[in-house]
Amino acid sequence: MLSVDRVEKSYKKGGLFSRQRQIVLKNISFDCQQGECLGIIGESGSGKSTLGRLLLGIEKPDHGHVLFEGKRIEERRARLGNISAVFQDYTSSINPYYTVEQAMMEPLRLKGMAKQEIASKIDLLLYQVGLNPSYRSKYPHELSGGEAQRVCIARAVSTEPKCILLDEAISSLDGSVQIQVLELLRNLRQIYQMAFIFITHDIQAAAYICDRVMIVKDGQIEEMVRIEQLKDVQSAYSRKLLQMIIT
Ligand SMILES: Nc1ncnc2c1ncn2[C@@H]1O[C@H](COP(=O)(O)OP(=O)(O)OP(=O)(O)O)[C@@H](O)[C@H]1O
Repeated sequence: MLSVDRVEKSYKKGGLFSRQRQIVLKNISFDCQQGECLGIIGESGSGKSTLGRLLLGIEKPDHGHVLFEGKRIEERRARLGNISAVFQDYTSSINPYYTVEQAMMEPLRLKGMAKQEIASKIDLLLYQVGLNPSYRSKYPHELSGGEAQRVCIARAVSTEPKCILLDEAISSLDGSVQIQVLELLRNLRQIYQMAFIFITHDIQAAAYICDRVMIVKDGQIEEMVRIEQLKDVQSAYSRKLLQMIIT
């Protein structure tokens, strides 16, 4: 479904006239299958979010390409309705002047859904993310972090894309809320059979939800491992990263 082939990315480094570049991603190749949950884990600065932006087609790689069902992800027709995203910063993900209902309507309207259909879909989505219908009229500032992130997840799921990219989507939430949201994501995946790309520095969260994890170090794939074999990772870096949950 999603195929990444020899992707490289660098950014300009230094002052305005500097010609130096910082290489952020090097020779990244992998596939994500339909319905799979693939974790991307690594330390801060290893290039996870940069890779996420390339997978969403927000930025272009310098070399290599990202294909969604054979089409380049930079093309609108490859992305439209196929891939959506949930980010860490839920507060800036929702327009502060929109009610929950208005925020959730947006993608459904763009998809061309009829007004009445939209209303019942919003009720269903709110129910699926554990919010009652009274939330329709609330503004983002009236929501807790967990509730706001549930709204973002409901919106991402609403058009039933084939893949959702979650970039540190639970990192800003309190511990118990993190578990609730992970549980929610697991349930939604079962309902909609969609693929998740789960970017995190939290290996425990990845182990909870992912089928496979890709361990990234300094912009390169260090190791790709199925979740059942997480304890058998080979490299010293991966072992260090995993130590915290193996104990
Ligand atoms: N738009 C940009 N312009 C210049 N440098 C960038 C840009 N985006 C990222 N970088 C650099 O690329 C490197 C990787 O950043 P990235 O955000 O992808 O890492 P990360 O693994 O997601 O880190 P974190 O877990 O802290 O979010 C960093 O050194 C960062 O400073």
